[in-house]
Amino acid sequence: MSKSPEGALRATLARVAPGTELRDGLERILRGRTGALIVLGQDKVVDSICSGGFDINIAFSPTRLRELAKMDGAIVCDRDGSNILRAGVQLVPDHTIATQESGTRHRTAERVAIQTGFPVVSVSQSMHIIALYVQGIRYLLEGSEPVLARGNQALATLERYRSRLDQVTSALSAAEIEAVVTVRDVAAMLQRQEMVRRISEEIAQYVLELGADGRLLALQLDELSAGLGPGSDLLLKDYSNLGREELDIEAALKKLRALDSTDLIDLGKFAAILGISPGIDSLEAVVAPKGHRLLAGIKSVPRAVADRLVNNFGGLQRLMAANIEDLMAVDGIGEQRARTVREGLSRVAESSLLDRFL
Ligand SMILES: Nc1ncnc2c1ncn2[C@@H]1O[C@H](COP(=O)(O)OP(=O)(O)OP(=O)(O)O)[C@@H](O)[C@H]1O
Repeated sequence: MSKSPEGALRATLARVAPGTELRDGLERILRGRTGALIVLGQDKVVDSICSGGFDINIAFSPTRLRELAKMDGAIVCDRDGSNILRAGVQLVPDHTIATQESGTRHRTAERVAIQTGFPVVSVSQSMHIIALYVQGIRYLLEGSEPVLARGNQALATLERYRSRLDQVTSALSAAEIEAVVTVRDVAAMLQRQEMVRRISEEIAQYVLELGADGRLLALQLDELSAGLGPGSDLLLKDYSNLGREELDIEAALKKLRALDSTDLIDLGKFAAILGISPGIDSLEAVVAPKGHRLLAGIKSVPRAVADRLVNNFGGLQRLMAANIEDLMAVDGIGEQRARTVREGLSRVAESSLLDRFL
């Protein structure tokens, strides 16, 4: 099981989303006012902590799950949830595994999930809730309405963030063409890209959780994500030489993902990721891009060719000044491709300047 806990949670959310047979079964148990303890997977570790009960090995169906949940004990399903393997089982997980839960059903669920690595679902009879236990995470399943409400709110935020990102993107492109980019412009774009990425990821999780009820939200998310352009990796690559040492792009992306919500509104944190020391180096310093991001905007230029162009010309300004012959001097660039690059760059230049002045 190589998935991160968050990845495993997302996969489990998809398995129990509205519209799935498993969710139907869980809802029936909830409506029937009984409880349940269900392990979603079986292997030697699961077998070793199962005591009593009986092997049943039948195809999964919501009504069977509901009927079996009326009995005391836990239910074990196979990994993909297509069969119910055992029922009426007493689970005896390692009691030294720390748990925050109080009731025995929930304590058991949390420990079994940690010990086996398989997701465990508990339906609480007294609290009338469905909880997922995935590795160390506890996640309460809600009905679709509150999740949809949060999803729609997040969608409105994404719309605002997206429009701001579009503004800073065209401002940066125009500044790159005119060679007047400041550290502030780059940090602002990095910040806006990260804000859009985070809220999009949040909505994607709601979509997963909503299953069949999330279709509209998914369509709207797709629409608002269309034409987003190159990601933060290319922006970082463009400005990887601002600090004292060449930036390690993977490490910088990790730092970006690790920023907390208060860091997210501090431009200095983004400048620091670029290798700039806020307070020592000026955010107003003029810097030059290598050209990766704008080259990525020219559809027919593959990444490897773009890298070669950047390496040869050493920066966007020299690339913009290159004529067809200069471009053809680069290894692997024939006349056709040289023209595509030349025309592509001219188009990018014209459209960014138009965006700026219209
Ligand atoms: N270790 C276990 N293995 C299998 N089933 C268990 C285990 N612990 C509890 N259960 C099941 O959970 C039921 C409820 O137990 P208990 O009331 O102690 O837990 P609880 O956490 O308070 O549950 P609820 O929130 O549903 O009221 C038991 O009757 C049994 O069916």
